Amino acid sequence: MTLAIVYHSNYGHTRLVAEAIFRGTQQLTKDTLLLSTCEAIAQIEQLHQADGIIFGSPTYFGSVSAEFKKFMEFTGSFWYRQLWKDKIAAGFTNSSTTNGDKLHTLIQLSLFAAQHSMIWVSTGILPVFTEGIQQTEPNGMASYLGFMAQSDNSLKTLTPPADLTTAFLFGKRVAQCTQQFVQTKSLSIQSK
Ligand SMILES: Cc1cc2nc3c(=O)[nH]c(=O)nc-3n(C[C@H](O)[C@H](O)[C@H](O)COP(=O)(O)O)c2cc1C
Repeated sequence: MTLAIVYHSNYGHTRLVAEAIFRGTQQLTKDTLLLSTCEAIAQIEQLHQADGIIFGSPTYFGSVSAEFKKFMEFTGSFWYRQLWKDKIAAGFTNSSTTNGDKLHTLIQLSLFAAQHSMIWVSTGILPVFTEGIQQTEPNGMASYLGFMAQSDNSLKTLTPPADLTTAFLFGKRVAQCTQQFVQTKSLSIQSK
């Protein structure tokens, strides 16, 4: 099973989140590529070979960053051939405020995956509902479509530890779902 994480990060915050997701996927596979959008464009063949792709962008003005959009539009060169059909997809975003319209970015990423006929994996981590500690527990922002992280630019740690834990769990979940999907596919090919 091979996975790829494609992210954009101008100032390094989203990269930290991508790295934690990368570590989570490594619980299931050593075959994960961590690629910036520029690297992904240069190595697009590797993405064609991957079983699953996790997309990540900071939220800028309530949407993906311009660089991430550039990557999205680059894929228009092969979209009509549907080369990514039935690959697993998932997405995450990071921004400096708690809400910051991050959901819109996740909707954009899931629509992008849908236009490529990919199979979208949700966050799959139930938040805790106890008052006062929700944000320090996994999936503290209670985001279900994809993973949301908050990077407070004034903090030295850049990203709260709880978000890095969630990122790790999210990466692991996407890897587990991809593995199950790949195994089922190969079993159904064998039984034909
Ligand atoms: C042009 C621009 C627009 C931004 N818009 C938003 C926004 O809509 N919501 C938000 O919460 N943060 C916003 N931010 C803050 C970034 O999301 C935040 O600094 C993030 O950590 C940057 O990620 P990066 O270091 O990976 O580039 C914006 C930052 C920039 C530079």
